[in-house]
Amino acid sequence: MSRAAVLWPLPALAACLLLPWLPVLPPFWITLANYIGIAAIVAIGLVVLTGVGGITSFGQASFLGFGAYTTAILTAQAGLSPWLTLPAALLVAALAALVIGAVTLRLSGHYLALGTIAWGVALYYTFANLDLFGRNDGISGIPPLRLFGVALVDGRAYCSVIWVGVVLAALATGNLLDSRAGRAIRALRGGALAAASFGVRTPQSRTLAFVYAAMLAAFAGWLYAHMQRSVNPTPFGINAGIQYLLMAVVGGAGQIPGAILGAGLVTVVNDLLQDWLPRILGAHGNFETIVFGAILVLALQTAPDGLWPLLARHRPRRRRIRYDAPSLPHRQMPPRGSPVLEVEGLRRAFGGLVAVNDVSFRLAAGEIVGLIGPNGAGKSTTFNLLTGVDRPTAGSVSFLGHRLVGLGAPAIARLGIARTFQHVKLVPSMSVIENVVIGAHLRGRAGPLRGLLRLDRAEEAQLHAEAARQLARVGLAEQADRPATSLALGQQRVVEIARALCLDPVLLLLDEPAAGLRHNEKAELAALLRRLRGEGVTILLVEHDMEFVMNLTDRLVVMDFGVKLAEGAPAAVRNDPAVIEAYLGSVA
Ligand SMILES: Nc1ncnc2c1ncn2[C@@H]1O[C@H](COP(=O)(O)OP(=O)(O)OP(=O)(O)O)[C@@H](O)[C@H]1O
Repeated sequence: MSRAAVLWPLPALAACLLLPWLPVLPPFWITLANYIGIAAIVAIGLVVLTGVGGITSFGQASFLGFGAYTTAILTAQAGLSPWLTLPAALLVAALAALVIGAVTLRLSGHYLALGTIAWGVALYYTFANLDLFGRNDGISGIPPLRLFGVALVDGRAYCSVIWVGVVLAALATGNLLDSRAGRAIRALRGGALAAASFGVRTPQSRTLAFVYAAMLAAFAGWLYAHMQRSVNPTPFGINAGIQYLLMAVVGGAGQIPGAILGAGLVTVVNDLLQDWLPRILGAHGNFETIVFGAILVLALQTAPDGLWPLLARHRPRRRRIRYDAPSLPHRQMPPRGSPVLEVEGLRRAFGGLVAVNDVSFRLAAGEIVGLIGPNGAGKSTTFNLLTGVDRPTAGSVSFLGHRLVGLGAPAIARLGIARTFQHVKLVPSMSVIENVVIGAHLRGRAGPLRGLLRLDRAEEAQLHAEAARQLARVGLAEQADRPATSLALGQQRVVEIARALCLDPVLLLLDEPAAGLRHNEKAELAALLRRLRGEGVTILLVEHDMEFVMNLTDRLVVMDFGVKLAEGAPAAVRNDPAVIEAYLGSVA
């Protein structure tokens, strides 16, 4: 990353400490800035959860409530110091998020969004109806924060504290998203299946995003409680939850500056509307909610990625690759010719349709085998069964002595099976190299905390250097920083091969790798696959380009209507009458 990207917190912190004291800023602006700062922290959490992780939450205000009520109870009622209650507030929110997440994160799409509304409403009524939370009156008498013995009752001093909080939240979130755990969260949107095939435990990544966003909201709630010095349920209801989501979406849900921009815009507009609408309409009511609904629809239509990407469209994000980073350790390859994969009686029925019907074959270390057959023969389904994306109805698969049936995709990836997909699965919002690094997920160890504190730099340098090496190996080094989906489809398939190589695989499953490649690109791909074979990698490839398959493979397994039709050397299979009739007739 550039020096500017690393050093931005220093001037930002200085500005937070100094700007609120400028006498030209009227107290009203300072109060507004305080509300914007608190909202910005919640919206930054939504960057991780919604913008990056793709999990829409209308209930974020509830976690603000957990933070605010925890400190209210512990300070106003139990007499603890406010600073001691911050870890307690974060812990309570994290535990609540774990419990709520365990129930709702199993859902997806609209069901998940509806689920967040459900618990958002339920928690509002919990705060409003339990004596513990002071019912509708809430809890008052919350002490102010104290710093160096001085009570922060002045709005300007509190403004500095809140905005230092915003900078810290932005810094931590930026670090998290730039880490191994953050990459796993980023891969959830559009690439969850692929990420799981490279060892990412996607349920855990979703939970991490949910808990992290909840903890940031609780931090904002803690700040809010000590600013207001009293809490009641109103700011933690579903209306507030919708506004936080609006802030993230309007600003640019996937970007941290966008969250701050959105928090500023929505807070200011909300304030103006609350002031002006009753005057214009001559009546009181929550009219601003109606206007916000209209703004959200308009914003989604005109700038679906939010306003920030429009402002910062031309800023390329390049990472300096440290090629001197030590190489990652390599896996021991099995001796050439030894058994690698044994598939016995594999079957997969989808209702009445048997997509794979009693298929058996074996692969030996260091051979390239083609799995061919007409459209709908069951080739991709076989790949899905081998990689744990799908479970067979019957049959067994053994890989280097490990039984694969019943193992999930991450566990199978860990054993050394990497794959590419028939329908390319790259994360559209990530660069080519970031997509490729996902392939090396299992070769790193850093957890979210190391990422948050930026103690993972040496490992990240290693992972990126490995990705860069694999990109160079497949001839795409020059494209490393381009958005993945800006490449031609054929090249995207080759990026998938680089990603698969990052796993350091024993067995490589390639689903139509040559589709969309030009003649010379196919020749380069064939040369690469031969080199990999020379290094002991075993390759099973599905491919419709018969010339490519015949010239490259050592053996062929032919499928038709789910059954194995033939198996053997390419020349023999080519002359098999059953195969000619089923599939090769036109080229034989
Ligand atoms: N999830 C599913 N539900 C129902 N049917 C499915 C499912 N997945 C695959 N099938 C069916 O199973 C059969 C085999 O499909 P599969 O995609 O494995 O074939 P294929 O050999 O890879 O074909 P192609 O070369 O066209 O990709 C097809 O008839 C397909 O419609």
